[in-house]
Amino acid sequence: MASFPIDHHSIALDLTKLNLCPKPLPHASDMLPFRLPVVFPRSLRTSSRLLSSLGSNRVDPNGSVLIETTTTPPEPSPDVTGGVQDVYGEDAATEDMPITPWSLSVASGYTLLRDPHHNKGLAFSQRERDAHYLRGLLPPTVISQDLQVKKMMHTLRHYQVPLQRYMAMMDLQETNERLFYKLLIENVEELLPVVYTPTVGEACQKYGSIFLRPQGLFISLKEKGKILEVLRNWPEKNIQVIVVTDGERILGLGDLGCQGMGIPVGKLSLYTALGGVRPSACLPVTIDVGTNNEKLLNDEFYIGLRQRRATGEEYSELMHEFMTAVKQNYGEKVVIQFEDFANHNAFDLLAKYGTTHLVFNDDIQGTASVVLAGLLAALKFVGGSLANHRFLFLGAGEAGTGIAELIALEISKKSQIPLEEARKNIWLVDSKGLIVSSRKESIQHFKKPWAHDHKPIKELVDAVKAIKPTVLIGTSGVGQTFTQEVVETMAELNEKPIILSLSNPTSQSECTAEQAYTWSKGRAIFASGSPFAPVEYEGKTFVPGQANNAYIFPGFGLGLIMSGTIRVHDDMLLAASEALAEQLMEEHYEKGMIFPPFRNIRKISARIAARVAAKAYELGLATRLPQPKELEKCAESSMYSPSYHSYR
Ligand SMILES: NC(=O)C1=CN([C@@H]2O[C@H](COP(=O)(O)OP(=O)(O)OC[C@H]3O[C@@H](n4cnc5c(N)ncnc54)[C@H](OP(=O)(O)O)[C@@H]3O)[C@@H](O)[C@H]2O)C=CC1
Ligand SMILES: CC(=O)C(=O)O
Ligand SMILES: [Mg+2]
Repeated sequence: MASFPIDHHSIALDLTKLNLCPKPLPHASDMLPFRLPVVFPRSLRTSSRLLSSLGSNRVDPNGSVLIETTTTPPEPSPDVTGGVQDVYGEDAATEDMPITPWSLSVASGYTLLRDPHHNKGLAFSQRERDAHYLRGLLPPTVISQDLQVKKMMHTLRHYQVPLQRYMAMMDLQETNERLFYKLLIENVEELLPVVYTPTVGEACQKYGSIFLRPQGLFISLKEKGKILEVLRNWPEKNIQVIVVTDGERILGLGDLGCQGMGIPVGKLSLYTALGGVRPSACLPVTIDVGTNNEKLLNDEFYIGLRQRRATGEEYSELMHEFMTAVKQNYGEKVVIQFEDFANHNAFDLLAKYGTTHLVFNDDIQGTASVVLAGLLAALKFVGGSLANHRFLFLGAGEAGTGIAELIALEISKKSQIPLEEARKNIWLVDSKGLIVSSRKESIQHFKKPWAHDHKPIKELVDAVKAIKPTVLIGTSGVGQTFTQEVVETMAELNEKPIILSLSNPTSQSECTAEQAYTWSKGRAIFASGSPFAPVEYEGKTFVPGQANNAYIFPGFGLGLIMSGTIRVHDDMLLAASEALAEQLMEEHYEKGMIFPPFRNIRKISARIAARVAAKAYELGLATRLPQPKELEKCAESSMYSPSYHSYR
């Protein structure tokens, strides 16, 4: 048996990923002397003729091509240089002669150690080390995945700087994916603030400086006309969820351009850890049309296009090409989650593609669903129904108007009153003051339904005094805007004021948990977008909830996927809210919580997924037929497990 050089292409072929070989072949381990992990040109990826052209129709359990031949290696030809046959004339090539930069490595297991999907580090057993050519590439000890988790947590806890933890987690994600997810799933409350808000915000701000390895797919104006090709460069083919941003409104940190990539990457790691969607089915995308952030434009480490943002037709055409290419490449049932677009694009994109694609805007819809859930749960403290309450928002953008609309829809449905009527108890303040009818002509379309009759008011505190809300919600992206006077006024007006500071990251929170509890003398029902630690006030411990769309989108997306739904419907958002609110137990209420702890999030997500799927079937939007009988069990059993597999 001998190996022979492959014709003219070099191939790093993972057939399992290409779906040519969905399952490991039986008896593959004793087949072969050679595995060829290779860099594989796209032009050849889709062809099963490839194998025969390589002189092989067999693959090993990892999906590498196995070449088996009894052919005698060719005799060295006369053009041997340096004692090695120069098959491709590379050695003989002069500087001006182009050559193919291919590399071919005989199976050594080295590539396996560097493949994040299959790497197990020190957890490779002795048998696996023999079978997969790893002997000598690892120190002798063999440890369990549990011990690896323990060790990694120990390391992470030693880092004082949150960004170091973030970088260590990203490094792990890129070197040992299963260990990354096991760590995240088993330590979700501790690690969520690392891979998600608030640390991901700082990471995006400094993305260029901390950039080591690219994550996700970058689609810039330079790729115009070639987006389908770019999608095909992504190694995974069975994509079920895409989170896409254009980086213009990253959390409450503004325009971070291409560096917003941290957000789709972070959101998708939650899709897997919290919602159980396979990592290989998740695709993070950043659309780079430039940035208007001068600091980034002048930052030598900035990784994006160094130009001001494209707008108008140029922007729309790129987005349209992307949306069309996604559907063409992945079909109609891929969930496209819009994330952190500025509101002047977000509402239009949702409206434009809502009828042709399975799109979901997390900031508008996911946030609405999570907040509605919190409010339904809070009724336990304050009594009555939502229709009895009066709502005031600071911030009338995506989050603010999205939440307002879903609350109105819920009230309208439950109280059987017209939507316009339900909206009347909901008021919003933007950067210019209370939204009132005299401003109607000059405000953006998404604010118009909230322009009620009232005299203009500039300051939030005056709006609180005039409107007398029972619920105050911050979605302004501006920190410390719920001043002591605002919170005290809420506490004067209400026995149990509901105060939600939703803006992220922590620096942008409208007030802290401590401020909310102290200024309201322990009476506030409080939750925030980014996490705050429990607060002791006059001998009592208050546990603030995290009102973040992370409770909703992973389960929501899973529900869409498992039912094969083709369009998102508002009733699915309401179903998700109810499913989340139901999971508040007496023990949570006793601590003042209106959201269940994240440690049970997989169970919570399965319940949300089941309700969303059930609603999709009810609405006739599901395509996976027949409908599974027990949707919640179906959701649970379909969830990705990060435990290692054992290799033949
Ligand atoms: N907890 C969660 O799950 C989520 C939290 N968020 C957070 O919410 C914040 C806002 O996001 P989003 O709605 O998408 O952003 P938008 O830009 O769409 O909206 C921001 C709104 O805040 C208003 N605003 C800005 N500054 C002030 C101010 N000083 N006083 C009063 N109003 C002000 C703006 O006014 P104007 O219209 O006049 O410019 C605008 O109406 C962000 O920090 C984001 O991180 C968002 C989604 C989910
Ligand atoms: C949580 C989130 O989606 C945001 O702050 O934008
Ligand atoms: Mg967001």
